[in-house]
Amino acid sequence: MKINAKEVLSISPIVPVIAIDNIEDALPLAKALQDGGINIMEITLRTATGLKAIELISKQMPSMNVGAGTVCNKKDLEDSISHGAAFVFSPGISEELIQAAKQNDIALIPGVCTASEVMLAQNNDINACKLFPAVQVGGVNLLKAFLGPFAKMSFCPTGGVSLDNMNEFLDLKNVLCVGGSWLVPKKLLDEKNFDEITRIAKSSLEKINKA
Ligand SMILES: O=C(O)C(=O)C[C@H](O)[C@H](O)COP(=O)(O)O
Repeated sequence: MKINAKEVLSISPIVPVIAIDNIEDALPLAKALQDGGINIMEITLRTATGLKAIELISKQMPSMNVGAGTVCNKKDLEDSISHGAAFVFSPGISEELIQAAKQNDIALIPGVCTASEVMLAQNNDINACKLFPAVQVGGVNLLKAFLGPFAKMSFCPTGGVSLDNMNEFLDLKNVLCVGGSWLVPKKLLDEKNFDEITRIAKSSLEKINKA
């Protein structure tokens, strides 16, 4: 494995979760994020353009770390790899995905929200998970509770995370980064307002507590 789950979550304190509709937006978006200091993209397979965008950015901008999101089964995972994804995020966890990630030797960051799911990840040598949907399943208090039994597990809370609450998560010992869609609002993509996306990325990074 070139990069493991924990290393993926250590690339950037903020991971933009992206749904992209137009392939011509892929490279300008990657550049806008990079100009704003963000060098990781989770491009979801929710749109038909997702895989093509992963392929284009991974080929044309090797300095950007591009992975797939909303990877729900073996086919999604293998399609992501064949289109150049360096890692895959899932909203959930399953034996099918775990085995597919092992067979294909790629970092899987599964989504978990219960102790049993964290155990399934941990017992399969997965060292970092997404907490999804973070705020809805208990947020900061749930992650504090996981610190007891699962002290070594790291998390990327995603779902309901915003500029207003990201520092509460980032201050936790078991949180390496947060994920969210706020960095790339659909409206700005539709308007092709890439300067504003750069500004949001910069100002989000500046708001992180440095304590
Ligand atoms: O599709 C996936 O793989 C997901 O994990 C879901 C996304 O991460 C969340 O939908 C983002 O949540 P918001 O930042 O609250 O919009």
